[in-house]
Amino acid sequence: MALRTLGPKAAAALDEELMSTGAFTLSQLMELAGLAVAQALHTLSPPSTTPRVLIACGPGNNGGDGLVAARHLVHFGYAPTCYYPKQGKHEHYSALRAQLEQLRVSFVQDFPRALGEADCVVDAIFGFSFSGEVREPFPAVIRALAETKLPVLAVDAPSSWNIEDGPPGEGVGKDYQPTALISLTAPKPLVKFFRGRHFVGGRFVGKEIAEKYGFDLPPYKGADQIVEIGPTGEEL
Ligand SMILES: NC(=O)C1=CN([C@@H]2O[C@H](COP(=O)(O)OP(=O)(O)OC[C@H]3O[C@@H](n4cnc5c(N)ncnc54)[C@H](O)[C@@H]3O)[C@@H](O)[C@H]2O)[C@H](O)CC1
Ligand SMILES: [K+]
Repeated sequence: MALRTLGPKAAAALDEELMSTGAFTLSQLMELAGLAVAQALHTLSPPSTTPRVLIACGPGNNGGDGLVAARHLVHFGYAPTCYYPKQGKHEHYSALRAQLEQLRVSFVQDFPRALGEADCVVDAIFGFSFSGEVREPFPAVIRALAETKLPVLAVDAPSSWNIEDGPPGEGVGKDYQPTALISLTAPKPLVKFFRGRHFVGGRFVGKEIAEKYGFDLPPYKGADQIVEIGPTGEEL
């Protein structure tokens, strides 16, 4: 039986609950999410074969997950580069950026050039709060991700896809199918349109919360932060 999915409204409400009655801070959740992203990339595309990882970060928390992942990836033996053209206002983002700068991670402006010098890519542009058509400066970035032959790991959603309805019928993102997806907390409805390798991560909710929000906890093993699941929700 496939894992039940979490729609965009429920995902935002769950986030809100975790950070109010749940007593979590955003940094704690993002740290666990970013660690799971880094582990998924390590499974998909290890640093021995693909050391140069380009991390495309958007302005919201999906981008924040990308910045956290970049820090863990340094410690896992990768040489990350970040493309982060629209930094969010929250001081949290400047702290994450400063941590990366101290690790000598470079922040680049020219996405096509950076892609040409990378071995693999993390798409941390938009997650469950994306809606409408992709606005500047991201259309060219999404088009480049759709065309690249490099392995691409999308965080929570392939950026530009509608969270409920999947890839847009036309325009930017129409032909975008990343190599892999890591769903955070639970898969979003768009997974039914996704054909690559699928991981679930973000191991921070218990059974009671999962039941309340109507999704399933994936079959995590031991101390792993991620689990790769097949089309029927089973561990691979
Ligand atoms: N509970 C969890 O699983 C956690 C998940 N996390 C990650 O957070 C994102 C959701 O973050 P949020 O800040 O709500 O939004 P996004 O990052 O998806 O995007 C918002 C950002 O993007 C801009 N935007 C929206 N639509 C467009 C558009 N059409 N064109 C251009 N820009 C757009 C918007 O203005 C905002 O600036 C979730 O997916 C996870 O990845 C957390 O880390 C914590 C726990
Ligand atoms: K994404």
